[in-house]
Amino acid sequence: MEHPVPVYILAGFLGSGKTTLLSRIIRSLQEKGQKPAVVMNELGEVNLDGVAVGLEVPMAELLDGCICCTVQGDLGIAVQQLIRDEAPDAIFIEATGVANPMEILDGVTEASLYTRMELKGVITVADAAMLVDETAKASGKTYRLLEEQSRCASLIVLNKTDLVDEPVLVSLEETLRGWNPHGLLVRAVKSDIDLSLLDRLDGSPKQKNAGCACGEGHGHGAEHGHGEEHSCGHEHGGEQKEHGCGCGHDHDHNHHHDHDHHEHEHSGGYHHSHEHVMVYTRYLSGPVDSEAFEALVGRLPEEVYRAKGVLTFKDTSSRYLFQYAYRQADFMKITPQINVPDVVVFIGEQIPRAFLEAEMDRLEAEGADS
Ligand SMILES: Nc1nc2c(ncn2[C@@H]2O[C@H](COP(=O)(O)OP(=O)(O)OP(=O)(O)O)[C@@H](O)[C@H]2O)c(=O)[nH]1
Repeated sequence: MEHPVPVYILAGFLGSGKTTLLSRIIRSLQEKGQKPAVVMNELGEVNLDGVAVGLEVPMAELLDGCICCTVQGDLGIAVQQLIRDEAPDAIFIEATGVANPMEILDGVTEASLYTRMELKGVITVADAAMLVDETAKASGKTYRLLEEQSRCASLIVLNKTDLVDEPVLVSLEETLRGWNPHGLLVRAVKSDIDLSLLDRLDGSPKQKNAGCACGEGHGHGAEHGHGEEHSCGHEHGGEQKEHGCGCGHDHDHNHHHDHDHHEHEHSGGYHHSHEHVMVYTRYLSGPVDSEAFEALVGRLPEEVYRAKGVLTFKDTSSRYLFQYAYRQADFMKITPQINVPDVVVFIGEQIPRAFLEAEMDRLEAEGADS
């Protein structure tokens, strides 16, 4: 009988290193003669991670919505189509950095009802530097989301360890272990992990059903009381809903989501820690000055915790992939294989749109003057 296609979910906060990890995985599988496929999800209107991966790979894009809510229904269809059209050896779903993996499990497991595929697990990439700050605060939406993303991981990659000292890393590992005692935990720089770890993700019964390593062993048909918080920390609110993974979690899809092209506002729902995430997508009409752009990046307010884009700098006439994550900017010269416009996407909580608009207007005006 035909083997089911293994499916992996890549989770982790914005800018933690998911795409970096995905590129490594794809390269490694392709070197072995295998055919991986990818489902990319971006909050903005353009798929810049697809550019960052820069490899020939069958890819489905779910743009301008968060995979765990607005475009969740599309996820199952995207996976199904990839399997039908491309017959891949494995599928990797890269979620937006604000997605809750438990919600994505819904979409994936639903698809497994009508397609031969098997969810192998959730790989969560954690940004060590960011985790230091968030664990010091130990409260707030972002902190809770990081905790949830870690709890449900079958494999946690503690990434960007180059930015944090050893004693702090040890304490971060303790925190992660406290959140998730059963998942595998590895340290990494630039998401460089031993990729054979992926083969171990379906070994344990705890990871078998839902890819959730919270240790409760979510058997199919497991019963949890209403509104309770069981020991893995998942809240079970409202009416129980049996979803594909069989863990009995209520994923609370009754609340209303209101996404438009720039603002992503979510009302209600414990799981949705990204109520106030907003995205500002700015297309550029031409090349801009690199120094002026770098100065703009230096002025970005704290609320902007992630930005990325493709830009043409008039002083070099080259195109660059721009990345900004947790106050670190990075520029990589690129020659895109696919047609991408010059664009910058800013992501953050309650980001000042008018400020960004004015800054970008000025940048473009300067570009036009000279
Ligand atoms: N210093 C440092 N930077 C890293 C490391 N890993 C990744 N980065 C940089 O962090 C930035 C974000 O990396 P990505 O792999 O795009 O992160 P992501 O999680 O896919 O980001 P989103 O798609 O926005 O969610 C890039 O500039 C990377 O080069 C690391 O271990 N150390």
